[in-house]
Formats: sequence, C-alpha cells, structure tokens
Amino acid sequence: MDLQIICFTSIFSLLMFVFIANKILTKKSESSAQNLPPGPLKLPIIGNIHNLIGSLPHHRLRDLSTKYGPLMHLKLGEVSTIVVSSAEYAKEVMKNHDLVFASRPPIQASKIMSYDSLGLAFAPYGDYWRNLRKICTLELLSSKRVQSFQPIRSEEVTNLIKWISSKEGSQINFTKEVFSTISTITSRTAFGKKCKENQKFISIVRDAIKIAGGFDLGDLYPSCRLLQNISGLKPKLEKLHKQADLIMQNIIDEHREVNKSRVNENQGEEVEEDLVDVLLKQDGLNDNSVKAVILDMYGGGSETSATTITWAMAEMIKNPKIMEKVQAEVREVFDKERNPNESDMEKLTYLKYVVKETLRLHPPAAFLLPRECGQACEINGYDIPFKSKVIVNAWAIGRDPNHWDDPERFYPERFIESCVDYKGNNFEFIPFGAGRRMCPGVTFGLVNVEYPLALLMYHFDWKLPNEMKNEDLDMSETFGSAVTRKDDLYLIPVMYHP
Ligand code: HEM
Repeated sequence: MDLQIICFTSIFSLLMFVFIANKILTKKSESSAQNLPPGPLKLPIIGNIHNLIGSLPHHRLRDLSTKYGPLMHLKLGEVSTIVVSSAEYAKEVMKNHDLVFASRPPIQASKIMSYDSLGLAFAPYGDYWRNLRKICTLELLSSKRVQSFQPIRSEEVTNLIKWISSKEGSQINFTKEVFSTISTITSRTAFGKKCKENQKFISIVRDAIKIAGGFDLGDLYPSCRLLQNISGLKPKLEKLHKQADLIMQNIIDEHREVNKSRVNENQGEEVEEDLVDVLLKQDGLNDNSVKAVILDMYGGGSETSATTITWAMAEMIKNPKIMEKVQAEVREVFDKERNPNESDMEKLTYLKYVVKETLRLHPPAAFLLPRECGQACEINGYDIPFKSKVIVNAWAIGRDPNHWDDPERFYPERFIESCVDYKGNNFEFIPFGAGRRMCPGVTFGLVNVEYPLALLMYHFDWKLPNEMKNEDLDMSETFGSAVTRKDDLYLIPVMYHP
C-alpha cells in the first residue's frame, strides 16, 4: 500500500511537471469548442482519469452516463474523449456522421505491434485502409472463404471433443481449452499447416493483447514522449513485436518458396489457400502490411470468439432450462444427420438466439474499437472537438432499459419475434460495431462460435464441480482487450450417448 502511494505521488509529481512544462513550452490554446457535451468536473492534469477508478471502466462509464447523459465529454489525461451510451447517439456517430468518425486514434500498441498501424484495425481512414478493407471483405473473410476453412474447424473441434471425452467425469478448465482450440483454428486458417510455430505465435500475441488491453499512460498523454517510455509498455511490446515479426517473416518466406515450387510442379492445379497465400497475391501489399493484417485476423478473431463461447456456456449453466432446450434442438438435428455440416447449422435457430443473447449481455469489445473525430462537428447541439477520441459503450447499450425489457435477464426468446440482427442497423445491438469500421469478421466469428458450441452441446451434459449450485456461479467480469470472465470456468463433462 505504501509503495502504491509512493508510486502514485511520484507519477502525480511527474505529471504535474510535464503538464506545466508543456504549457510553458507549447503555449497550446484550449479547445475552441464552446458547448461540449456534459461530463464530470475535470481536474488539472489528470482530467477525469480518477472517475474511472473503483470499478470496471464499462461499468463506471455506464454509471456516469446515468448522471450526465448518453453523450458525455471526459478528459482522460490530455485526450478529449466523447462517451456514447445510447442507441440514438451510437446511430449519430456510426451512421449519420459515419465519415467524420471513420478513423481510429493512434495507439502505442498498434504502432509498435502492427508496423506503425499498417493493419486494418488501426490504419487511419483513407486510401490505404480502403484498399485493405476491400481485400479483407472480398478475399479473406468472404462467406466462401470462411466455408473453405470448415475442414480445419471440424478437425480442431473434433480434437477438442475427443480430449474432453477422455476427461469424462473430471473437472476441466473450459475457458482454457476453448481458447486454445479457437486460437489454433484462427492461426491455422491464417498460416495453413506449414507453420511449425503456431503455438509460440499464439502465446506471443496473447501476451501482447493482454498487456495492451487497458488504458495506457502513454496513450493518455500522447504529447509526452517521456511518459510513453516510462509506462513500461513500450519495451515489453517491442520485445514481443520482434519475436512475432521473426515468426511471421519465416512463414511468409516459406509460403513464397512453396508457392514457387507449386507453380513449377503443378501448373493449373487447384490448391487450398490459407490467408497468407491470399495476401501475398494482392498488389500493393509489402511484407509488413501482410504481417500487420495477419496480426489483425488473429488478434481480432481469437479472444472475441473464445470469450463468447465461454460466456454462452456460463449463461446456459446458470439457466439449465435454456441449456436443455439447446441440447434438444442440436441433438434432434445431429442425430438425424450423422455428419452435421454447415447447412445443418442453419437449422439450429434456438442456438443462434442464445449466441445473440450472449453477445447482447457480453459483447467482448465492450467499447468496440475507439473512433477519432476527423473534423469538428455538432451532434444534437453539442460541439465535438476535432481529434476527440470516441468510445461507444456497447455493453451499456445492450443493457439499456429504454430498449430492452428486463435487460439484465438472459432470455434468448426475446429474439424470436424480433428482426434485430448483427448487421449494424439496429443500434441497440452492436456487438460487431456499425458503419464503415464495422467488424469485417462477423461471418467468420459467428461460425467459430456456433459450430464448437453446437458440438459441445451435442456430445456432453455439463455439471459444475464441488456440488456447486447453478445459481451460485459467479459471473464477474474483467476488463481488458476483451471483457472476459474474472475466473476461468471449470466444468465436469458427462458424455451423451444417443
Ligand atoms: C465474436 C466475434 C467478434 C466480435 C464480437 C468482434 C467485434 C468487433 C468490433 C466491435 C469491432 C470494431 C467495430 C467498430 O469500430 O465499429 C471489430 C473490428 C474488427 N474486427 Fe472483429 N469481432 C469478432 C470477430 C472477428 C474475426 C473472426 C475477425 C477476423 C478474422 C475480426 C477482425 C476484425 C478487424 C480486422 C476489425 C477492424 C475493422 C476496421 O477497423 O476496419 N473480428 N470487431
């Protein structure tokens, strides 16, 4: 505790020094915006950082929005920040002013890990981003491409089912096993079978995502290089970047070699392509861009999907009637078709409602990805300053009582008669975002959630360990690159014998 106080005092004094020096040296004028959205009182230097202390950031911001309104202005360190907490304002930002908010604020983690933000997720809005987005939507993540990876998905999920069967009756760490399966599916679809270092790559990227997931001091004071260096994040990320870069460059070189010999040996023959093959064929992408996009695919696709499966499972354990209903549906469809395929997945309507309801209550990206205001504008009479960072609290919006009956209840049936979907037109339900920067991996993500979940429901009944009662399962969250369960989910599988 004493150490924490000393650290805080030192950082506070340093910040004070930096702030005064900055003011004297740059004589920056205050923002000219006159009518900012309401928000809590801002302290010198730290602005509203203190308002985020005490509970999880998405909870704190939701609580603050009930006091100051669904369009709030905060100052987080030096950064003017707009917080959106209602479907109506989300529509203003991501539809009515989509172009103004189509960029992302630069963040240190993406600069270091993604070759100065060469990936799709953090590239500034412009021609480079547009070209990448086209490649990702049409070539990498199209429904046809996602379907072509079904054999990989099937093989990895079968391995998971076999492993769980071997542990029948004993406790397994469900969170860990699901994460490992989804990561392997994502990295195999990206690299093919050629990569011997899949597991090492997975653990490097996981470490990078973990340490880059919160609010970084350097990003809160972008004008202060010193803080970026002392926050400790930079050297850690640089080390991980070097390791990831080496693995990815080897993979690219190997792909080039294999493709060269393929052209010589199998002229005209159809070959299975992985994402690296597809990227290497695109004009205008150098090796760093290819590596940055691969990092995006892996970073954007693994933790999000694995977290969704785990939350869905936890919610079903807590609500056994819902689990029984899913199992009945899956078992009816799969018992008829001995080898269920993609089209059988379409018959699992109730399971799809369960996934929707899971993403309503537990959007893995609680704040989506941040946007940046590219041009000073006005929303509902409020001035939004140029370069403000925009945070959309999708977690709060999914639980807004103005749009959802009994919002805290896990109730998949609410979607039966509803036309609310993931396409980014229903702003009360935006787990994949909306507008130009909406997630391009919706199809891939949903298949990676629904398919494993269906097989886990088909093959096993599930119990909690230590005679724990279903209703006692703790549903606390943590905030990081994704909103995950605070504690891993431990379960006991019991085989289903048709
Ligand atoms: C359950 C699964 C997933 C969820 C909940 C999810 C959620 C999101 C969200 C909220 C955004 C920000 C959207 C915005 O700013 O409006 C996003 C962006 C993105 N996602 Fe996903 N995602 C998922 C799966 C995937 C998958 C499987 C991939 C790729 C393999 C992927 C790749 C990306 C990329 C590249 C972006 C950045 C797009 C851009 O800035 O243009 N995501 N995702």
